[in-house]
Amino acid sequence: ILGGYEARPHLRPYMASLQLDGQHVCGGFLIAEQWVLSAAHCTEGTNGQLFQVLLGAHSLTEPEPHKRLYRVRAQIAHPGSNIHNNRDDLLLLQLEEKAELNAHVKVLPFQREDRDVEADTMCEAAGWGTVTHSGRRPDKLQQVERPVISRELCNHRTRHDQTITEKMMCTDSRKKDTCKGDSGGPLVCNGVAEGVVTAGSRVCGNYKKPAIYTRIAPYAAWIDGVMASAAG
Ligand SMILES: NCc1cccc(NC(=O)c2cccc3[nH]c(C(N)=O)cc23)c1
Repeated sequence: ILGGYEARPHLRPYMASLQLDGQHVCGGFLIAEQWVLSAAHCTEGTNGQLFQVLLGAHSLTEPEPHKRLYRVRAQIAHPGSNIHNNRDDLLLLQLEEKAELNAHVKVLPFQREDRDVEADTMCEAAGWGTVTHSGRRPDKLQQVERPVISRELCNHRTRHDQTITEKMMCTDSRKKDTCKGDSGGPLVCNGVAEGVVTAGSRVCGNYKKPAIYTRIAPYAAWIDGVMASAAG
């Protein structure tokens, strides 16, 4: 997160850190007791290695009550996701067991009504992604408030030039923005997860490249289907 600040500890008990060999790679969030939603691009370069999912954390390194690392039983990328574009950039992770829910570990509801969030709506992104252009990584969860911008503005030829589909949304990226390692985290508007951070053009903090999110509502049926088929 660029231009943000340290989150109030455990005020976002749905936040997950997707890790490989104890290293934070991407964000994610708890959508059900045994399921975390993140971004398919996060599996790039992991050559099929399964993540471990850290829940209940504020600091990535310090011991904290209710902080717990979960093994992953299955990782399901959306069938439409690919490395060449940002379409269908969603990843479902089934934990080896149901997460123990408590004050520090909670499920975040996601938007099921497929309607655009109005431009200028203030939303929040959080993550352990880089906090400087030089790539400094924070130990503690960061957050930033960003206004939604219209798809029309986001698709302007000087911005993302017609690549933003109706299954994506954008926020202003002037100075304050999501960045490397924030991918997979939720964009929360009025307490509901409306989007999932995607790296998009990978640029951070440049107003000419607004932040891109995969809207969740269009994928509610896919998400429900995967969770139902793996249940039991
Ligand atoms: N503000 C939009 C936004 C949101 C989330 C992430 C990012 N930027 C990256 O993720 C990124 C940036 C730079 C080099 C990178 N290399 C890789 C990689 N996977 O090798 C990713 C990146 C940008």
